[in-house]
Amino acid sequence: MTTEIEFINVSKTYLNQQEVVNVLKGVSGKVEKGEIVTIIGPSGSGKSTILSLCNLLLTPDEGEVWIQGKDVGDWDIQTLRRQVGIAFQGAPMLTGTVQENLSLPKRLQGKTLENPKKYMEYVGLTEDLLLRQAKELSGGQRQRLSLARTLVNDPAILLLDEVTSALDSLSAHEVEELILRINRERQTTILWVTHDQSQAERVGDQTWLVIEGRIVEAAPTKQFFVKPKQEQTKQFLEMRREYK
Ligand SMILES: Nc1ncnc2c1ncn2[C@@H]1O[C@H](COP(=O)(O)OP(=O)(O)OP(=O)(O)O)[C@@H](O)[C@H]1O
Repeated sequence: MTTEIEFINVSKTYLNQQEVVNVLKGVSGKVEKGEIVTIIGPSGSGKSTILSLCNLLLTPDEGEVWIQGKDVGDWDIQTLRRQVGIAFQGAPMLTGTVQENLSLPKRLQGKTLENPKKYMEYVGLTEDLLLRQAKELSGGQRQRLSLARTLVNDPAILLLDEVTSALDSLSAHEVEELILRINRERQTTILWVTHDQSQAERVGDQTWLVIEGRIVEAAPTKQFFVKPKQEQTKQFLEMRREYK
């Protein structure tokens, strides 16, 4: 097995209105090549911050983040961001056509996108949409486009932040299936933040529970949901089930 992502005792603080907030407190964990790690936890616990450290949207204050055996700080940032794609809730798009949005990663490199239809087809969008304004697409179509756009760089790693939470259940299911296909066919390593426990259970190989900036439990997904070891995990899962 090859380790694609490794967090070694990572801490991160933010300054919030003069107050120092410890958002991550000694996070350690490994993600192996081709694995899907689902990250769950309460709102504000630090899940998105963990993702942001993997493509240098943020840097750790303490500890190290390694991507493909190299400290993130030693990567050329453009190369890193091609290797590590990211998609967000709501799939934000630039003003412009679908084609312009899709080819953005190439345009940023001063190149043109050779075969836009290939990417549209891969994510299940019809080619006649290429000339439409991206902002006119439905939520599900926009998320597919956002995934297609990350695929243009052929990333080895995908960071997903609540990518289905703004979608109706059918679109969410379709986007989930698409991501699983990307993982299967391209051996893409995926770090997937979701508040949807059943999704985390369906799609994960490993699951991490983050509470107040710490990984309180990291385990193979099946074991995590069926036989969690930590009391905090049991309580968290129980609370969510009751809430549902
Ligand atoms: N740029 C920032 N400046 C200051 N504080 C921030 C910043 N980004 C995040 N935070 C704070 O850091 C904490 C963790 O945020 P983060 O977005 O990582 O949590 P999360 O678990 O992903 O939350 P959610 O599930 O609500 O998206 C929160 O208290 C948040 O307010």
